[in-house]
Amino acid sequence: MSCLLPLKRPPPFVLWRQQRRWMSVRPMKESDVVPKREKVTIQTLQVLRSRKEPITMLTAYDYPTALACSSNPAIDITLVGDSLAQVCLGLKSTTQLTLDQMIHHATAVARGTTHPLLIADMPFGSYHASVEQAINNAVRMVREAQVEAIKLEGGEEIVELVRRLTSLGIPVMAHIGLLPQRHVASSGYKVQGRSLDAAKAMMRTAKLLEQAGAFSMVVEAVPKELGQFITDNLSIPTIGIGAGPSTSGQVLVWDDAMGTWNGHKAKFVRRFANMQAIRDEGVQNYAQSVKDGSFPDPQRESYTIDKTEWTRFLEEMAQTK
Ligand SMILES: Nc1nc(=O)c2c([nH]1)NC[C@@H]1CN(c3ccc(C(=O)N[C@@H](CCC(=O)O)C(=O)O)cc3)CN21
Ligand SMILES: CC(C)C(=O)C(=O)O
Ligand SMILES: [Mg+2]
Repeated sequence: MSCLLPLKRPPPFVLWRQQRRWMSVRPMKESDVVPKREKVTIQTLQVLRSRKEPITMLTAYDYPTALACSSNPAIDITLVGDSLAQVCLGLKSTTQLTLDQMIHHATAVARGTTHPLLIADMPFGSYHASVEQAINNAVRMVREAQVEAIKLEGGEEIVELVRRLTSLGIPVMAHIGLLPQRHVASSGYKVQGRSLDAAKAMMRTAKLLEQAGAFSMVVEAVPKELGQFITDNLSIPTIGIGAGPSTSGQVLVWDDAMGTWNGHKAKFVRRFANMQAIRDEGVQNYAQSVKDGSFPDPQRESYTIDKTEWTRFLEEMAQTK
């Protein structure tokens, strides 16, 4: 059994080791996760919408990105998007992401999330087989990963599910327009709602999802005119991604916005930072310093031992040889 409180005072060497270990595995400080603002609620989003103050949503996939979203009071929502399949796990499609993988990541994001409303995508296949199974899986997301709401891609076919989840107190964000989980069925990632019929069908779907109780709706890759029309004809906030400037809010994938994603760059992406350049520079500086022997510095970045202790150590070692 490991002993947290040794009965006898340990020899100095042991104490030193314990202190080092303690410092290197120090649990996160409370100050790492101090809320920058009052918790964002569904009601807060309604207020922002009615004031026409744009809602900001960013994705996060782990503890550090969650802390980054929470570090800025102007971020309203943190989304654990199933885009994590591609940008974080290197998979080809979001359809490969499992519920267990999503819960694993969302749990880490929850640990670093303070004021933003925390939402996660239900992965492909986790809400398809039946309403019962979808409810069980949504409950797992809330209970195990501590997400506050879930997001579901789909139209009329998920209306009943949205109604059930909402009635049980699990808030649902709908997702219409381009549905990445159906990229094979739609023959690729394509802009949606570009014809009279498609636009009419999308507006109808949006209304049905709102009536079923969705508290908000992502609208992805639609003409800006349709993004505005849907926004103006719903009473819940819309969050656009490639849906023009008139939705109630905007969302981007973390790696697209921060410039760390090397894959396809959709038209709607803007890079707000070049983290890749900074990252590559850091890797280069580190590797070069190790290679040229300038890291670590023997004074500033190394430990010392008392001279007499070291002399005795060498003497004793020589004897045991
Ligand atoms: N890095 C990343 N960013 C995302 O926004 C994102 C993911 N990954 N993975 C999951 C889904 C997939 N998404 C995508 C993927 C591709 C396009 C895309 O290529 N769109 C074309 C439209 C072409 C057309 O219809 O004419 C584009 O050029 O913008 C859009 C959204 C959005 N999500
Ligand atoms: C881009 C957002 C809306 C998303 O669904 C994701 O990141 O998976
Ligand atoms: Mg998604």
